[in-house]
Amino acid sequence: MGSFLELNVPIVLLVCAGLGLITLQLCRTWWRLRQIPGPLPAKITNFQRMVWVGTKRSHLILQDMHEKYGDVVRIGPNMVSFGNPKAIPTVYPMRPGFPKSDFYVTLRPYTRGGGALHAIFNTTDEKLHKQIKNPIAPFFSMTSTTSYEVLVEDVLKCLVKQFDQRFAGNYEVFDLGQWLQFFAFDVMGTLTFSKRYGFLDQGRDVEGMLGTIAAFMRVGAPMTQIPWLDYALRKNRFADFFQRLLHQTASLSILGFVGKAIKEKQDKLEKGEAKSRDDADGRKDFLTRYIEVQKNNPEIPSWAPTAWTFSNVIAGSDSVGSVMRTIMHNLLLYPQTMERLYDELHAANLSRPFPKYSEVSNLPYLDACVQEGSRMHPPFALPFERIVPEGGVTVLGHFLPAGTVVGGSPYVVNRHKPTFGQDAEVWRPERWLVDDPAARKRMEQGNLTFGAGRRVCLGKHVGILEIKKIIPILVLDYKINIVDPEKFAVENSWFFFQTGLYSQIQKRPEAAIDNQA
Ligand code: HEM
Repeated sequence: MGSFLELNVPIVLLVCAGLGLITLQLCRTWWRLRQIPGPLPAKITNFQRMVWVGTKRSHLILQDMHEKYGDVVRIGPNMVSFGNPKAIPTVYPMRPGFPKSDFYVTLRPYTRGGGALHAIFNTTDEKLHKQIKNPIAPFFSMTSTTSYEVLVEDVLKCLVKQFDQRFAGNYEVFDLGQWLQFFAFDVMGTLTFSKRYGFLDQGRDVEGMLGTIAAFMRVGAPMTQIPWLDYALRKNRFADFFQRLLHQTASLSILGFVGKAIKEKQDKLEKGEAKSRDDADGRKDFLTRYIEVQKNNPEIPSWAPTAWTFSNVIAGSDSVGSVMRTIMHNLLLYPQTMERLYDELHAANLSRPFPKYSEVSNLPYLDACVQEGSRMHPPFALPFERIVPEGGVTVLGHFLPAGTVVGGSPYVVNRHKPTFGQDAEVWRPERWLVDDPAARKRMEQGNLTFGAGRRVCLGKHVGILEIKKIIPILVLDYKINIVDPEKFAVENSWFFFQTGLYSQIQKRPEAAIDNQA
């Protein structure tokens, strides 16, 4: 025995030293934010929150954490989550200097030649963000947005035609949620490239693009919690080679689609075809504008039109479809709200067949439904992470040193009861119709669905235009009933997916008369 110990003394010492170092490191990790409450494993490793995201129900886990530990919770060694909207102006200011964390690096598609592609929403470099956002920001202003209305109507026509031909006369059960997603994607295709992807025309996920985006998010979501894993497992030459072999390059197929569309558009512009069409009826799509901006400004990098277009496709399609689905799902579950909306729309004497945006944009109950839909089911549902700048910052009474990552999940923040009411879990558009303007403003500013501050959603007006264009048509023209409501399911993979909104529709008899008028 003695001789065994003697022989292995160096090994035993080495093991003890190793364990000592690991313990010391864990203590140092824990010590840094020791004053912030949270579950113990999360204080020493990010694997805990990665597992939470892997369950696809991390919004509920995070909500439980906030109920247990309070408004500010430590959910990683260096990551703090807040659940009270009062923290929004501090964490998401308008000024620069509170950059996005490496969470967003994982959302960049990998390209063989140029590494990961920066886009407006996923770049963490504030200088680059300014450089690529400023030239195109005017295309997303409220005034520019209304010029896209006619393009949205083209797609609405297609949707109505498909609904009438396929479902309205025969009680067929179909997934309304999926069709709303088809609509949102075809609108974004039309606004961006002047052409529908064909989801509505064909009634299916053409070229598997929707599945591809879902796959990109499903694999990427857990990695957002440990970004170096994303680099190690996915975004390097070696991993890229194997992913190509296994055909697991979701982001690449989206980029491939975008690249093809840009090439086609450039060819058309060179031949003067696209230009004459734009000039003829004022239907200038985003891509034409992007190419023009880049051409007229040599300081803008040549990859910018690809990045801008990628942003539209990724940030502006699923998100809009998701809010449309939430609104329709809840209107169907709570028929008294559907009736109230129908009455408001019916009484508003709207233009037919498609009400003008100017007629519906300020209808109080429609607006309340849009606010409530975006509040209840934010399409992006993990904390929007930011890095605390030099000097540190105090969030809801807790001091966070420089370098700490902090963020709020819109799912949790949007259910803050003191702000939104004790029934914040429930669909109640009426909460937005309060007489007290200060209370309404508090809720609007507390709704984190579109983000906030410097990096707030650029396409918010476009998204709301689309939603307020389609909901009146669905409500006024069709009687819809939900089938097997228990089959409706949600899945949080950063994109907050929903499936199974099975429905039957009938054309309302009065709709046909209205439409002829
Ligand atoms: C209901 C629909 C939408 C929702 C809920 C939504 C939500 C968001 C959120 C939460 C962010 C910020 C994320 C963060 O801080 O990490 C964002 C950013 C962005 N969104 Fe949207 N979005 C919607 C529609 C759109 C549309 C239609 C477009 C394009 C046409 C778009 C383009 C963008 C862009 C470019 C950014 C990056 C802004 C920046 O970093 O400066 N979004 N969106």
